Amino acid sequence: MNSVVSLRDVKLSFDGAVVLKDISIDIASGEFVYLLGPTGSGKSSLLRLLYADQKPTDGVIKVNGFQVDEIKDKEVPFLRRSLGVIFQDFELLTDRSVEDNLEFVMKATGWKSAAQINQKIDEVLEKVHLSKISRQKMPHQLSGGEQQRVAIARALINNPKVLIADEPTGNLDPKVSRSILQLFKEINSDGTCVIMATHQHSFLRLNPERSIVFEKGSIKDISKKQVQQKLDLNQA
Ligand SMILES: Nc1ncnc2c1ncn2[C@@H]1O[C@H](COP(=O)(O)OP(=O)(O)OP(=O)(O)O)[C@@H](O)[C@H]1O
Repeated sequence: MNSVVSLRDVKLSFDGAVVLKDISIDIASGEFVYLLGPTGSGKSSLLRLLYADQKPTDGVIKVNGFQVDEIKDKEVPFLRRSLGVIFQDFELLTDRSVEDNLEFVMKATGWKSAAQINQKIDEVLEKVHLSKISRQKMPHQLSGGEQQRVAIARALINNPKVLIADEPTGNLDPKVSRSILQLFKEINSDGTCVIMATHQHSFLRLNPERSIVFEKGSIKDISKKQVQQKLDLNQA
């Protein structure tokens, strides 16, 4: 398997409280994977391990060729550049326009040419279906769905192999949530691996994909085929 993410016997505890016990997962390039499970079951913690925001208590974690469990501080920006990370609350810079939010990340990651920056901003806004929006708008002038699209555009800037989304529709109404799911499907069909933690089980019917279900520190890994079979049985 051509894994972009690989975890071997990963453990995570906080002050003796076990959050993840002996988790082993492989995720292939281009896969779409949901992380499901009750609140507090460890989904966000697992995602934080992947982008080196949290060190495991034990185990081996490899992401895009980086050995994340042993990563040095100076390597972390390079790991993060190979990923796109999207959160529930969008995390846009509220005092900067759409354009400045995107440009800020580009300059921080080494983009210099104004013409190339301009072209890339057009490209990512088009990908998230916001090409008609004024680039000068401030985040508060956008709907929640539009803000999340800008955040996704920002995550796409450096052509990540893996998009990590932690409850990306948690603050959006059902209709907008479905349109954001559709956008993730489109991005995934271009070959980008998507790993999404969500409480929205209705997504499985709209977009049946492999699901890793967290419960009491352990996981149940349900293949896309098994997810589809389960849906077919429920429909019968
Ligand atoms: N830095 C930390 N220090 C102490 N405990 C933590 C820390 N981070 C997470 N935890 C604990 O780990 C457990 C798992 O939390 P996590 O946020 O990963 O769950 P989750 O499945 O993402 O929940 P939700 O669906 O509500 O987002 C919780 O009990 C939480 O309190």
